[in-house]
Amino acid sequence: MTSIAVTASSAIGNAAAADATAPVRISVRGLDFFYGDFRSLKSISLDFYDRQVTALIGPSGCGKSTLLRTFNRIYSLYPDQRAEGEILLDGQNVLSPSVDVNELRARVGMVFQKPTPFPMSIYDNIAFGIRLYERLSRADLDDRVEEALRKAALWDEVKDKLRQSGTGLSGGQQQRLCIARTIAQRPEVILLDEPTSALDPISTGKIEELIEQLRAEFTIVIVTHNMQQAARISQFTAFMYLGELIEFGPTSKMFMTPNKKQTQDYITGRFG
Ligand SMILES: Nc1ncnc2c1ncn2[C@@H]1O[C@H](COP(=O)(O)OP(=O)(O)OP(=O)(O)O)[C@@H](O)[C@H]1O
Repeated sequence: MTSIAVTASSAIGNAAAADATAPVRISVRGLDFFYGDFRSLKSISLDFYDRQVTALIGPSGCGKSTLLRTFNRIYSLYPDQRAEGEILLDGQNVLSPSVDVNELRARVGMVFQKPTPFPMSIYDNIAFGIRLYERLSRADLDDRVEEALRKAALWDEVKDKLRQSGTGLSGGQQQRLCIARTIAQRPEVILLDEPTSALDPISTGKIEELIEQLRAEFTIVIVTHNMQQAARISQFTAFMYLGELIEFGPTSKMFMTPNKKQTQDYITGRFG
C-alpha cells in the first residue's frame, strides 16, 4: 500500500459508521447526461441515504460534478446540457418538466468550490434567500439568520458585525457563510462541490466538523479529490470512472476491502 492509502485507511473510523437502515432520500435510476453530443454520465443508478454523507470520488473528468449538478438541475441554465433517466427525490422525479426548479433548488441546496458570498452584509447574505420565499417579521427573520449562522458554526465569529460585508470575511468564514445561506432555506439535501479545496487545513477541519454536525439534519453529497477527507467524513462512497459508477458502498468497506480492482487502484494512488 502507498502512503496515501495508509493515511486514508487510518482516517477510517473517524466518521460515524454507515447506517444500513437509513431510508433512501435520492434514488438515481439509469441516469445519462449530455454536454451537446458528449455523453458524460452513463446509466448511473445509485441511492443516497437520509442523514448520511455520501462522497463522490474518482479521477478528474469522471463526472462527479456533473452528477452533483443534476440533483438541483443547475445544468438547465445551459441550453446544450441535458439529463435523461430518473432522479427520485422522496419518490418524485426531479427531472420531470412539471417540477418547479426554484422550489427544487430550495429543497436541494448547493455550496461551490470557491466561496461565493453575495456583495452585501453578512446578515443580508442569509436573509436574501429567505425573503424570496417567506414573509417574516423582523424578529422572526433575525431568529432565522441567527439559527442558520449557529448551525454553520459561524455565529460567535460574526454576531457583532452582521452589518459588515460578507466579502470581508476570511475564505473559511466565507465558505461557512455560504453553508449558512444554504441552511437558511431549510433544504432537505445539501450538495457540496469540493467545498474545502480552496481552504487552509484549519478552515478545512472546521468545515469537516460542520459537515458531521449537519448530517444530523440533512442528506449530504460531497465531491472531493481528497481521499483522507472522504474517509474522515463520509458514511458512503461512490467511485466513478469515465462517466460510469464503478463501485458504491459503505466508506469503510470501499477503503478497506473494495470489490473492484479499479477502486483499489484509485484509493491506493495507483492511478488518477
Ligand atoms: N461545460 C462542459 N462542456 C462540455 N463537456 C464538459 C463540460 N463540463 C464537463 N464536461 C466533460 O464532462 C466530463 C465530466 O466532467 P466533470 O466536471 O463532471 O468531472 P469531475 O469528475 O467533476 O472532474 P474534476 O474532478 O476535474 O472536477 C469530462 O469529460 C468533462 O470534460
